[in-house]
Amino acid sequence: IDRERLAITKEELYRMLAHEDLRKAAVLIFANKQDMKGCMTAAEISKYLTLSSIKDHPWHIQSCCALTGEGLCQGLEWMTSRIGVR
Ligand SMILES: Nc1nc2c(ncn2[C@@H]2O[C@H](COP(=O)(O)OP(=O)(O)OP(=O)(O)O)[C@@H](O)[C@H]2O)c(=O)[nH]1
Repeated sequence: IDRERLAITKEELYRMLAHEDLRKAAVLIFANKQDMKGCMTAAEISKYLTLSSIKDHPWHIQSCCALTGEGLCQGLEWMTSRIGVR
């Protein structure tokens, strides 16, 4: 996530979560480009987006690198593990 765009990302995230149609949605956030020097870690992104304040949706943040595929399976595994939970 671009640092400059993180504020917009945050706004959009909470706008989406407030939408009635997404009442039962689980939220999976990929912290991509973890191979890049100076990238924000998943913990930093999580803190900025105040994910711990999200109580009405299950959420998960997964660090990943789309170029190598690292972390992608773990993220999707979390999502598939949610199926049938609600
Ligand atoms: N180093 C690195 N580059 C990546 C990774 N994921 C995507 N990219 C590169 O980032 C560029 C933008 O990718 P897009 O698929 O256009 O993504 P986007 O969301 O439209 O744009 P960005 O917000 O800039 O990522 C491409 O050149 C990708 O190859 C990653 O995990 N590591």
